[in-house]
Amino acid sequence: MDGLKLSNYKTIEKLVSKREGETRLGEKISFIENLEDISKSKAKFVLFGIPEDIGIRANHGKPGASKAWEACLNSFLNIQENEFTNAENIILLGEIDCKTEMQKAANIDDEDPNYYAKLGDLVEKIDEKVSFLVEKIVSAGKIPIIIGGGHNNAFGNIKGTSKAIKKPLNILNIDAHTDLRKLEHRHSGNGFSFAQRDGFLGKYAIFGLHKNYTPQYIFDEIKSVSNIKFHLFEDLILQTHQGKMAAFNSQLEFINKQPFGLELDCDAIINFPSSAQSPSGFALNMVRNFLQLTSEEKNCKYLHICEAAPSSASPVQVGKALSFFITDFIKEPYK
Ligand SMILES: N=CN[C@@H](CCC(=O)O)C(=O)O
Repeated sequence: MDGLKLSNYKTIEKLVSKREGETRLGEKISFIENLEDISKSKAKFVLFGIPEDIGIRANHGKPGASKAWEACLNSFLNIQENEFTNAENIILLGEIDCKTEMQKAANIDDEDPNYYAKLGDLVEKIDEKVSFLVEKIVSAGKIPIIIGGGHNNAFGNIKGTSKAIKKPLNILNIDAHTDLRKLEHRHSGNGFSFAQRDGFLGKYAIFGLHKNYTPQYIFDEIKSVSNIKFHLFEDLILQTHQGKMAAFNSQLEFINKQPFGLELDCDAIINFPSSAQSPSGFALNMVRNFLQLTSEEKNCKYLHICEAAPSSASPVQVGKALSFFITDFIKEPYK
């Protein structure tokens, strides 16, 4: 496939720190030589990255998410391979090639009156690559684990999965924002609006929405339709751990009778280095619980983790956090 850089052991070997007597996940993870071989693999999960932050810039946001995939890989490939991690159940596919779009984005003058629209055109190019790849993976009966990148990539994920299952896809989005902004140029704040417009989005559950960052026109919309259910973060603050889990469960139950995708925007996590970093949000371990709970769902078709921006903080911490999220989602039952 054009626009996809496949990984193999040679491309990642230098990232793996070997140690005698131990096996690192990077030493056992699976690869494929050709996209068409996906269905031949016994692995259930297919991991790939989208190293771009054009959609975030097109949404007036803080860049840096293009570095999340690299941070993730550096950490993920070095976790221990043991009875819990089960590396052979994961194909490390590679990354969407965003180099051309990233270079073109860097060459647009930010004084250009069409600066944001031009970034939006580049986002559309990435949308095409993402939706094509996700459709291929889901059609092969595998579960993509997608590391962004901006939340603009939700559109490609939803479109690709919806085309694979031939019906609108339900979504559970752990996020401080709805990303239901206006249908203007494409950006990280309107992926769900475009998915809805094009008939790819079924029921939409938003968990952890921040009152302060949701425009009134979006509240008016989400309160007036029956396919959207939201839980405000402010209503969860005083809840116990069990209360928050019960609230999350009620969101799951809203969407889990049909195939659904799980979206995690890292700006929902307190103080997490992300494009819209916030001093208020879910504890990281709480989010790990949400992922563990969702991993048991038979109808879950993909996981997308986005908007982590390691540039302004320790990439190691971000890489470790993303790795915890992935392993929580693919965990083997305790033996
Ligand atoms: N995906 C993020 N969407 C947010 C971004 C907010 C921000 O960058 O400050 C939104 O559009 O509201």
